[in-house]
Amino acid sequence: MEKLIVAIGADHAGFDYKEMLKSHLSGLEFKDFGTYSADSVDYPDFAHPVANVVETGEFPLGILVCGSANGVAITANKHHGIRAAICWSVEIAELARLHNNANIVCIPARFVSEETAVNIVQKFIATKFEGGRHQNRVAKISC
Ligand SMILES: O=C(CO)[C@H](O)[C@H](O)[C@H](O)COP(=O)(O)O
Repeated sequence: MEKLIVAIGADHAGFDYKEMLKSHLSGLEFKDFGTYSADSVDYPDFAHPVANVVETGEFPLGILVCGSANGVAITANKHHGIRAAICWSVEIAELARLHNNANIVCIPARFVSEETAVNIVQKFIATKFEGGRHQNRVAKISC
């Protein structure tokens, strides 16, 4: 089976988790949009590039990591067609796909364990949008 290529990015607070996710998630390939060290940076510089390539359809899904996940989620959600969900548990990640058709998972590296972060991403990638009653709701998000 062809490997799914996912866009991934982080600020300095998410850098270690980004590297860990890349090495722990077999079956996925990543295009890494940075940051590339733990030096302090500004999260929009990495959230916008990931959101851009998901917005254009070049990548089906994205992963963003920062300290709380708020900064990257707020930034990514400025993009048309982006539904970036802050996920702190596997159940939330599953619901973000099933009900919200989220296309970027935002992980709060300072508030979840590495193991939970891996499980969140695996569930997010593996879960499909449920459609049905959620279809109209998701369609109404865009303004
Ligand atoms: O954007 C954030 C909060 O909304 C992220 O959590 C950042 O990673 C965080 O603000 C970085 O904080 P730092 O004190 O500059 O390391």
